[in-house]
Parts: sequence; structure tokens; C-alpha cells
Amino acid sequence: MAVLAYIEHIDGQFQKSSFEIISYAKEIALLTGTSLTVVSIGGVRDDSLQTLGKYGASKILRATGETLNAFDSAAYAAVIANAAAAEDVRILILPGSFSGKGIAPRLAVKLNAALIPDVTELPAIKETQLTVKRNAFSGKAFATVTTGADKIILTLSPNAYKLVPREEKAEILAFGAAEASAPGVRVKQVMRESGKVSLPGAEIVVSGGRGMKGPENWGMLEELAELLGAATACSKPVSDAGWRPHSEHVGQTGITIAPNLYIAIGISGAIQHLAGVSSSRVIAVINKDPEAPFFKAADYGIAGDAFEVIPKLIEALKERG
Ligand SMILES: Cc1cc2nc3c(=O)[nH]c(=O)nc-3n(C[C@H](O)[C@H](O)[C@H](O)COP(=O)(O)OP(=O)(O)OC[C@H]3O[C@@H](n4cnc5c(N)ncnc54)[C@H](O)[C@@H]3O)c2cc1C
Repeated sequence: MAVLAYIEHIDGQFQKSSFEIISYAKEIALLTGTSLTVVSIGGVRDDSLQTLGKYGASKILRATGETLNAFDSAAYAAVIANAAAAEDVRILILPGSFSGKGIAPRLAVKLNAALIPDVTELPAIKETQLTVKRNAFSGKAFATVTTGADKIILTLSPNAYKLVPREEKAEILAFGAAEASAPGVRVKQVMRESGKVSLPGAEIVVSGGRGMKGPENWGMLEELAELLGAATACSKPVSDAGWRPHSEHVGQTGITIAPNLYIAIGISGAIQHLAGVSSSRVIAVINKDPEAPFFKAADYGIAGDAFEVIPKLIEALKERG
């Protein structure tokens, strides 16, 4: 019984999160003495697919077709379900991303599988029982879940597993598109902001809150982000006010991120905000109120006015070159 991993790409390019999925899935295949099959959906060039061999993908099923050019959770779930049946799979690994969260429940229903979302560690597998740790309550707690189900789907939290370099020669096989019914919503065009670091998989995130006073002050956050190679994010009231796009809103009702470094500027640290960022490896807070709750969750803190601190940080980074 093989292990199957679904990996996503942006315009044909794989991100670090996909290599994490393959590293993690390969380790489970080794633990269970089985093989790993990777499913890639949509237009990806052969040379990009070949790079997956560096993390242990030796068999890649590539599904292409008109209905698969834009993300559609029903169509993608149908392809992965077909691949799981063809490969006689017990354990499926999906990213804990927007698309993974859309596909996983549909797939669980199709395959009559147990779904364990947001796992953070390798599972312990004893005979038919699989036990794994997962994030619970928006990252405020961990749960340890055991299942003996015939089919098991795990979604892996971003940045939860290391990259494990391996040298495998990837064999790429064309896989038939699913007979998915016509999607209810048809995507006509996808426009991406080019040249910006994408928030979900970013290593460093510079985030601003209501303490930034208004959208006209975001220039310095963007400059800081650019110098650090970081993505930008914001608190909910900031996106609600239209200062920043909703795609940047992190927290309980926004997206969940787990970068290596999260820099929170002028954000109070409400529990609903922390729910989306508390898995960050290092948290640095800049707030003019030394009593701001965010300092309790921070690894580093600067109690100071953002309008004085940020220009100094920018200057120091420029001097460093
Ligand atoms: C059901 C529900 C869901 C929610 N979901 C989310 C969510 O997903 N994400 C989210 O972010 N919020 C969410 N919220 C809102 C959350 O409770 C907070 O209201 C919000 O996070 C506060 O945003 P803020 O920290 O930007 O603003 P504020 O609370 O107004 O804090 C601004 C901070 O900036 C500091 N400051 C002011 N001026 C400066 C300066 N010059 N320099 C440095 N610091 C300065 C202040 O000291 C203060 O700490 C949710 C609320 C509810 C009820």
C-alpha cells in the first residue's frame, strides 16, 4: 500500500511547502516500508517536476486537462481520489494550505477516509494504528489523535517539517483527468502581484496593525519587507478598513501562517490575531505600549514608536548591505 502526496504549485513553480510535503510523505513511506507516489495537477514543466526527485519523489502522476487549469476543489479531489485508487493508497498527505483545506474534506468523503488536519509531526505507526500530533483550537493547543481507519488523510501544517534532501530519479507519468462535473464557479482569469513574496509560505513576514494609523504609512513596512525578502501581512481591522487587501489578513478569521520570523508592528496581540501567527518560529514585536499583550507571546520586543523604530531598522539594514 503506497503513500500518496498531493503537491501544489504557483504558475508551474513549486514552493518550499511542496518540498516539505514530499520530505514528510517520503519519511512515512520509509517508516511503513512502502513507496511514495506524488500527484501534481495542472501545467508544470518536466524540469520542475524533476526537481521533486531531490526530496524523494520517484513516481509522479501528472494530471492535466482544461478543467484542471484553475484550482477547483471538486475536480482536484476527484483526480486525487482516482490516483489513490489506482495506487492502492492507505495514507494521503496534503498541504495545510487554502487549497489543501478545500480538497481534504471532499476527498475524505469520497474515500471514506479519516481526516486529521494540521499535523505537525511524523506519525507513530504500530500495526494498523496511526497516532499523530496536530494543532487544535487555532494553534492554541495540540491534540494527539489515533486512528485505525483503512484510509487516512493528513494535512501538514506549513513550516512544520524540515526539508530532507534525497537523490531519486523522478519518473513522470501522465494521469487521466477526472470526469468531474462542470464547476459551479468558473475562473476566467488569475492575476498575481508579481515580484512580491507570497504570504502563506513566506520565511519572514512583516505585519502591521492599527498602530500604523493609516494606509499612507505602509510604504515603510513595504520597504522593510523588501529589504528582508519578507511578505507583508496585517491585522483584521486594517483589512476591514481597506488599508490593506483581505488576502493579507492573518488570524482566526484570516489565514494561518508559520514563518521563521514574524515581525508585528503596531498590533496589540489580541487572541484572535495570535491564533493565526502563534506557530511562527520567532516573533518580534514593535509596540509603543510596553503593556501590549503581544509582548507576552514575543521572543524579542521593542517598546517604542514604530514611526521612529522602523526608519532606524531600515537604515541599519541598508548599511549592512
Ligand atoms: C470573532 C472575532 C474574530 C477576529 N479575528 C481576527 C483575526 O483573524 N485577526 C485579527 O488580527 N483580529 C481579529 N479579530 C479582532 C481582534 O480581536 C482585535 O480587535 C484586532 O486584532 C486588533 O487589531 P490591532 O492590534 O491592529 O489594533 P489595536 O487593538 O487597536 O492595537 C493597535 C496597537 O498599536 C499600538 N500602537 C499605536 N500607535 C503605535 C505606534 N506609533 N507605534 C507602535 N505601536 C503603536 C497600540 O499600543 C496597540 O497595541 C477578531 C475579533 C473577533 C471578535
